[in-house]
Amino acid sequence: GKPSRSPALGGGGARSKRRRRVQQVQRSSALLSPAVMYSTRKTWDLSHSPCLQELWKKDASLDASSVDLLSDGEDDASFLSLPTATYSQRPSLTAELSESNTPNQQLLIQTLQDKIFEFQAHLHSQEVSRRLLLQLQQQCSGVEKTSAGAEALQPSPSGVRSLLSGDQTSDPLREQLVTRLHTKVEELEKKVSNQTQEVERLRSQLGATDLEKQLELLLVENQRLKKELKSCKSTDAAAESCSHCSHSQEVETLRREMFHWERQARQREQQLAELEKEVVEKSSSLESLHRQLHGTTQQLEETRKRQAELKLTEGELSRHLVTPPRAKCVTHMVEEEEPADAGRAVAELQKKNEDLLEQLHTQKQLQKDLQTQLHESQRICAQLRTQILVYEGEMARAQGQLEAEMQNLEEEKNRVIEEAFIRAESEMKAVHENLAGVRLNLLSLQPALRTLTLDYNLLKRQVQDFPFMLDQAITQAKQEICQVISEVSTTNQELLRKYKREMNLRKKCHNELVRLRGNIRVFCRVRPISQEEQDSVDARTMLSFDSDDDAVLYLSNKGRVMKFELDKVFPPPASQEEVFQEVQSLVTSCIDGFNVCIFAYGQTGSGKTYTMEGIEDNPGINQRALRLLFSEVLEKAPDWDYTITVSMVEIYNESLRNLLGDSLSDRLDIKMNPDGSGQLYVPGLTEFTVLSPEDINRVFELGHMNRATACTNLNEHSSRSHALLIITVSGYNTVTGSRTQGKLNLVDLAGSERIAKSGAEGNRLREAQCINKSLSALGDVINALRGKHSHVPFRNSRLTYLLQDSLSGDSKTLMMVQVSPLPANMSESISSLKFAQRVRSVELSSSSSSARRHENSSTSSSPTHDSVEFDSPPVTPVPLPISRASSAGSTLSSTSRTPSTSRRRSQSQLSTGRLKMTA
Ligand SMILES: Nc1ncnc2c1ncn2[C@@H]1O[C@H](COP(=O)(O)OP(=O)(O)OP(=O)(O)O)[C@@H](O)[C@H]1O
Repeated sequence: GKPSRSPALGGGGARSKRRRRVQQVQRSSALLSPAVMYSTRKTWDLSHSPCLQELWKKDASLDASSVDLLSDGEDDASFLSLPTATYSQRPSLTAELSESNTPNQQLLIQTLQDKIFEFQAHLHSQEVSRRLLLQLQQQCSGVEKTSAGAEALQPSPSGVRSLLSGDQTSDPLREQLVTRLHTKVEELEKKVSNQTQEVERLRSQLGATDLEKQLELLLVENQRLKKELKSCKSTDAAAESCSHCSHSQEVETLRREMFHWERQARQREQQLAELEKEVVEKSSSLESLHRQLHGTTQQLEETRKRQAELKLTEGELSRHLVTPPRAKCVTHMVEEEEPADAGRAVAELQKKNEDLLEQLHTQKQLQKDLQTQLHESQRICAQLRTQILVYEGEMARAQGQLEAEMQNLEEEKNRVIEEAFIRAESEMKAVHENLAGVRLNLLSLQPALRTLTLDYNLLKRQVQDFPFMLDQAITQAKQEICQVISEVSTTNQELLRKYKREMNLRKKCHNELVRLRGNIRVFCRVRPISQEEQDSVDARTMLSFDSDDDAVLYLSNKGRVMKFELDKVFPPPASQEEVFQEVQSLVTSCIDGFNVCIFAYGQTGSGKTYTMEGIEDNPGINQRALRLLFSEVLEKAPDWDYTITVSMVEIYNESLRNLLGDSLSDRLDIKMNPDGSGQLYVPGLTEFTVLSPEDINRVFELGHMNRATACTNLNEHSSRSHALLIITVSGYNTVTGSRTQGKLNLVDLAGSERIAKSGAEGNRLREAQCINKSLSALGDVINALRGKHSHVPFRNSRLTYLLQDSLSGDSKTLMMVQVSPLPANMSESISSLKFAQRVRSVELSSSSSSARRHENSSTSSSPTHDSVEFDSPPVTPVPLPISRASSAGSTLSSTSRTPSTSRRRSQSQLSTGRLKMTA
């Protein structure tokens, strides 16, 4: 309980011993690694750490110099921010306590502070030990890397052991050192566990106010360490990105170890917090004890004062008791002197004496009580002192443990810092290596960069020049395009000119060909003998053919063979298609603006309708011609825009019927066009504009239906009437603007049998007369044309009048003479063939134009019949030409062509009432 017994940290013996030990460890580590990282920074010098128990024993006093023991220069102070202020506060705190507390209490507090200090020192030493261990691990890992990589890199102590076991032969000294270090580590671990247990124990016993401050400091330090850890983690995370880093495993192990130590540190923190709480409680109990002691001491002082007073009072009383004779003497004297008052005075004195005796009794009683209290206080004081001594001992122990714990924590903190530093150094090294690599790359990239820069500048210039170049190129391209366009235009014009010339040439050639062939061509088709005819009548064929010449037909009649030379002879097996093949050139010439007439001539039942109309599944010339026109027109599009119109007319008994009209009873008439053009037209004639092959079918159906409803027997009616399909093809050249118009007249003539043979009467006779009239008129017209007569009797029949345009000029005429092979029809067949032969020798000539003009000048619209003999055979036999060559020659010699312009003018004289209908 003496102030002089205050323990101090200035004990040099323990300090020097610890310093020697730490220096020894440092020397060992320096031995292991000559180029240790400590060359770059100072580390903790634990030689200043005091051993508090020794200090306690040596009763060393705390002086100012001991405060600096934990700080080893500026660097360490800055490196480890554990403030020296904590220690520097100790003297003043002790001084304050020493002023207000009893020496025992001061001693107790001092002991606790010392224990805390020792705990911190212990933490520090633990930190240093861990740092040394870390160094060893690093060295071992370095050795592992160089030893052919036999074992995995393990920075843990076990890894160190395994490494050292493989390196024993090379360095015994190192082995000893490592063994020592292992022992040291184990000792430290044991120490840590002991300290932990001790701290646990102290937690329930001790408390100190300074511990709070220490704890705060430790908390601050811990926070700082956490920050460093975080920064290290972030650095580690950055380093993790480098997957090929050889230290990744080591870093991972270190990280795990760091987490372990962090967890331990947190546990220690909790322990410290609990200890702090207990210290606070103990402090409060101490204070209450202090107050209690103080009160007891004051009571003691008062008791002593009262004892002294009591003693004085007793002395006085004893004196008073000793001096009664004097009082009596006084009383006597008083009585003697003043006998009246003396008795009163004595009474007073006696009363006073009694009071004093009473007071004395009270004081004695009080003295007894106080003595009892004093004894009690002394007893309590002794108890308290004993308790304080016990507490002091416990606190000393706890403080020592706390200090050891704090030292451990300090060491651990330093170790963690050192680890972070080592890691940072290794990372720095890696970064430097990377930097060197990057520099090398930069050096290698510089030429490429220069090249790229040059390229970039070049490209930049090109880009800058590009708009100008583009403008130039566009201008040049425009000029070239304009030039090409002008050239193309010129070429086009030239081509167009050539095209026109070629077209004209083609037409001329075609005309020449037609002229050479003859404008009137005559084909003959022999129908086959039907199955019924073969069964019922004489089915012998009277006709024969020349296999070498398809233009010759032989007819044997009564032992005499007649030879007929025509343009083409189709034997019975000839198909519709074969027939049309020979016809289609005439059909297409219609597109070029020629007027064409195709007649089917022959006796009843010779196959005229079959050839022209055909049957449903095997159409004749009419349908095929229209389909061909469509396909040709489509081929010429879009340069040519064609319109195809169709009209169907029936001539029965010299009357015209509109087969596509609504009313068949209306009779049509052929009139001169009132516009003064001199052209003929048929008012009320229906024209259908056909736009597709389907329209053709509809037109034929309509015409056929109208024709059938107009008669009771269609076969008979068709034999006695002419059926005309008039197809007009109007073309417009969208390029040249030229126009053409051609007309194709497809005529299925009535039967040509002679009236005498038919034996008709009445209406039938009238029908036959009309038929004969028209056929005779046709023969006369053709004859006149052949003979180049100045007068061509077109008006002698409605048929020739209607076909005037298509029979004159450079029009083309095809006469398809149909014959029956049966002997029964021999006479008619001969008649028909003779007619065909005669027609074939006729050549259309320009001379007809004058005649046509002459006829057109006539105002009469009805045909004349002056050249028709009704009772004569329909066809006047004419001398047959010897050969086609002679005929052609005569044609050549006698032909003078009508210019195409005049032909154009003569076209379409047959105009209609402009009733255009679209089917
Ligand atoms: N080349 C042919 N092949 C097969 N059959 C044919 C051929 N020519 C005509 N016929 C057949 O002969 C018959 C009479 O033919 P078609 O009616 O065409 O004669 P036509 O001369 O038109 O008679 P009409 O003057 O009475 O109209 C029909 O049954 C027809 O099918």
